[in-house]
Amino acid sequence: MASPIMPIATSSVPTLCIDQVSFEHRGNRLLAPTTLSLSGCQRTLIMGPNGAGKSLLMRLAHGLLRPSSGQVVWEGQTPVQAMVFQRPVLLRRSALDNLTYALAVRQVPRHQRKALALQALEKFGLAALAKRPARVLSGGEQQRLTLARAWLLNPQVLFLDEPTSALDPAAIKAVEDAVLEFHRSGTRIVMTTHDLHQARRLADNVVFMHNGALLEHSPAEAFFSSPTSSEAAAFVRGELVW
Ligand SMILES: Nc1ncnc2c1ncn2[C@@H]1O[C@H](COP(=O)(O)OP(=O)(O)OP(=O)(O)O)[C@@H](O)[C@H]1O
Repeated sequence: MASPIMPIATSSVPTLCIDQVSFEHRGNRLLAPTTLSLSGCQRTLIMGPNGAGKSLLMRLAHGLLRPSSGQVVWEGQTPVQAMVFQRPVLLRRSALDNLTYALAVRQVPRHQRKALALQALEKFGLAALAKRPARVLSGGEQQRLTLARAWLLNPQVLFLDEPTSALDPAAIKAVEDAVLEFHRSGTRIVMTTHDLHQARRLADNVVFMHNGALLEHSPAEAFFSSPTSSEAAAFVRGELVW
């Protein structure tokens, strides 16, 4: 097995084809048939108001939900994927043990686990907190710990669902720096956010959703300078859209 913290070759990230994917729950259509293709090592930011279907689309893409119709297809081999959630999901163990456990699940040999976990803690500025119970860490520290755990998986694709919505500016900066670090190492980023400034800082391309439908998918510059739908235009102007 390759070392979990070896960088990945960019070209190895397979294209994600979301083909006419819809999602219904108890007879309610929550996501209209949606087609989207993501290729290369890009940073895609999914934006839109509350309830637009951003998380749904991401969970369908990551395979956490099954589409009601259509299909999610990876061209070539299904890549190694990780997902970071708005509220960190951590075990009732120390920060270090959360990471060694993730390595054990990945069947990394026992004698390598601690050193790799400590390297990841160091990388994400958490070395001093290695022995602290993960669940007493601050929100920002917990989110960095989930990123450190994702780093150990060496993902080709990293999904992040509003990872900074509960964080203060310094913690947001730390998470954004980590996202950029993943991207530099060859990981495709797919992330939801409400924060226009954050999207401007991070996006190569933007997916805009509204009322359970994908309205636009454009390069970031085009999206922010000349969005094509009236809903996206209002959103970019900072108006209240719902
Ligand atoms: N697994 C699910 N089962 C049933 N309904 C769901 C499921 N996931 C989401 N929904 C519903 O689908 C709609 C869209 O939810 P989603 O979480 O995708 O919105 P969102 O754009 O991410 O919003 P927010 O910005 O508030 O997180 C909501 O009405 C939500 O209640």
